[in-house]
Amino acid sequence: MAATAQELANQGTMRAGEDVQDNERRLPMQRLLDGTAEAEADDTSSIQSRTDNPAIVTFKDLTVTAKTRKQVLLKGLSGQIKGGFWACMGPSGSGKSTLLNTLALRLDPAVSVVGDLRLNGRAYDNAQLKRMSGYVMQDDLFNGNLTCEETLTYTARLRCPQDANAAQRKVRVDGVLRQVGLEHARHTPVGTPLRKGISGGERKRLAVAQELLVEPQLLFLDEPTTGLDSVTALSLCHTLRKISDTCTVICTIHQPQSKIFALFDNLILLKSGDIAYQGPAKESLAFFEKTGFPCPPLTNPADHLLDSISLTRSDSSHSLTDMDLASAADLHVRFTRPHFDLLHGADKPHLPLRRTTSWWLQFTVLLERSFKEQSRKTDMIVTQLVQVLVMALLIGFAFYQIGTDQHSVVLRKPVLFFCVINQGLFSALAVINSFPGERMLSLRERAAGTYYTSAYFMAKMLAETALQIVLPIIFSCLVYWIVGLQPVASKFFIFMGFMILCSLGATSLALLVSAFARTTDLSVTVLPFMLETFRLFGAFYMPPSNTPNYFEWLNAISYVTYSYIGVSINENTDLTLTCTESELIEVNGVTQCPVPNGNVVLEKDGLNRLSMGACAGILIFYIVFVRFLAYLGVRFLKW
Ligand SMILES: Nc1ncnc2c1ncn2[C@@H]1O[C@H](COP(=O)(O)OP(=O)(O)OP(=O)(O)O)[C@@H](O)[C@H]1O
Repeated sequence: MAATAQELANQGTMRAGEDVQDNERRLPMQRLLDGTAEAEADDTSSIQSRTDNPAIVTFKDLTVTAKTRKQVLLKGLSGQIKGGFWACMGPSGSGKSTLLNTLALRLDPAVSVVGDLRLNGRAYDNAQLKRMSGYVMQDDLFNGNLTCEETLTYTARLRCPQDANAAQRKVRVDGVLRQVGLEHARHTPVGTPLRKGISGGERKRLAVAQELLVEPQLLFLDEPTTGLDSVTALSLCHTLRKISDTCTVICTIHQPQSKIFALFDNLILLKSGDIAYQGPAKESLAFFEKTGFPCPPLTNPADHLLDSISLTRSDSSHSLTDMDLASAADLHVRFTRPHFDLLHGADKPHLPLRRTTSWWLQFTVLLERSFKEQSRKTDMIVTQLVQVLVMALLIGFAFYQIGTDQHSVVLRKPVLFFCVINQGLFSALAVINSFPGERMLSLRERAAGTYYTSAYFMAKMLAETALQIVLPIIFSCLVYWIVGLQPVASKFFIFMGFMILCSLGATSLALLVSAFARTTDLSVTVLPFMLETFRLFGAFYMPPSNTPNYFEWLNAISYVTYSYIGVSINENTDLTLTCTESELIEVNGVTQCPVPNGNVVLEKDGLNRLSMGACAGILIFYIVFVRFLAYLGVRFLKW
């Protein structure tokens, strides 16, 4: 690039070679080439910091390489960020996000990082950084059913020190709402794709507010103005500038308008993974002018900087004298590889570590939050209720009062099986559709150190289980009596118990699939396949007595098997069947109905190989085990 040190150095060397007598002029080039320039170059004292005692991030010889393609994404960058409002600018693909993520230790496992990173002169790790910094991602994710104030209050309860009381947290939430200019929207829901909530700019402000709750000393923002109109973007940047009075703010930004550019204290300009300029934003234009790229009148400075770094010296209409070139090379060293002290800030006392909240507190707050969210998903709850009512009535009246005659033997099996496979089906589909979005949010919150995965998972399980239990109860109350299964209270409650276990079994499976599948599309494809397989090997189409040996394992892993066998044993035990006189047959000299009782049905289909208690026990184990596997997926898979 025209504006990279190497190119200028090359140009300088050629000219210097033409006149070897001119040592004065040649010196900066030579120093640049032989590597001594950096050590002698000016320091970073010109960096604009309005922050008292700012957090200092230093990076030296930072090289980031994509492991697979061996592509170098950042080419040995060095620099120091301390106080004020910093912008990391550059064309698309220049490495802005890579630099930001590297400094924030949020790197993709597909890249390798070499170099020295220091926070206040000391090497730092994720836990230390998390406790004193905030990170606002480009695409903001929230619980759409909560209001702005609720969102912040829950975050404050999860992230602020545990000993802060409710009144102190409220003061903090109010303060932050004021700071980001969101007071007017405090009671407005964030919004979901189906339900309009706060605007795009307000969402960004809310994302910033969430990070400000913990009073960070460093705030990273990835493209905060993307997707915002110019007025909203400017207003957000004014807010960020104010925040930078007390906290070092560094954001990546693509092509800011001039009013936004004027707000930046310092600038890191990247081109193809290399630093083209770093230093005070105000000095950048003078720097480019001195290197042969004066900003034309009425041009947005940011546009000019981006244009300049994509040009070569020969593209410039501005001719430089040899002296100009020499001083330009010197300037380049100063503004692309400034000298800095890696240990700068090490004399500061250790940064206070934010105290994390206890597991139990996190669990209770997350449980309350999940219940609140669930209760606001009224359309989803009403839809599921209607589905359950309609299905219960359809099944009930299709098999209305089946009685105990011989014909009921043929009807009893399908009605029991249909009740089983119906349980949890709608809830499982709801899980598959909602879980991936929630999971992304949870990944973000966990990356910010908000809570333990186990606290989140347990709270979510418990909140959702409530609905997964209520629906089978309603279903059982209707179906059992309309169909006319055995009118015995204990049998009714056992039937209901199996419906609940079956519903939990189906939703556990849905959770497992969503925890391991990379996308919702994949989950939506895999789950029906598994449900259908478990239905086929659910002891109805192929009773255990007829199942070939090589398929027995499928029977054994199907939750439908245990649910169906459980309700079949419950219903057929102590069931006396009747028949008409014409149906009577003689067996071993005794006149009886062809199928005299339910036990005969159980024996014939091999359904009496397990006891009812064993079926219930296996189902409980199945639910716990599958959910534990899903937890492992959520805990360890980062997609
Ligand atoms: N994990 C990765 N593996 C391979 N290449 C990567 C990886 N991450 C980033 N890159 C590449 O590194 C380059 C810089 O990416 P980066 O996202 O940092 O750019 P950017 O300046 O933030 O761009 P934009 O403004 O478009 O977001 C791009 O060419 C990108 O394709």
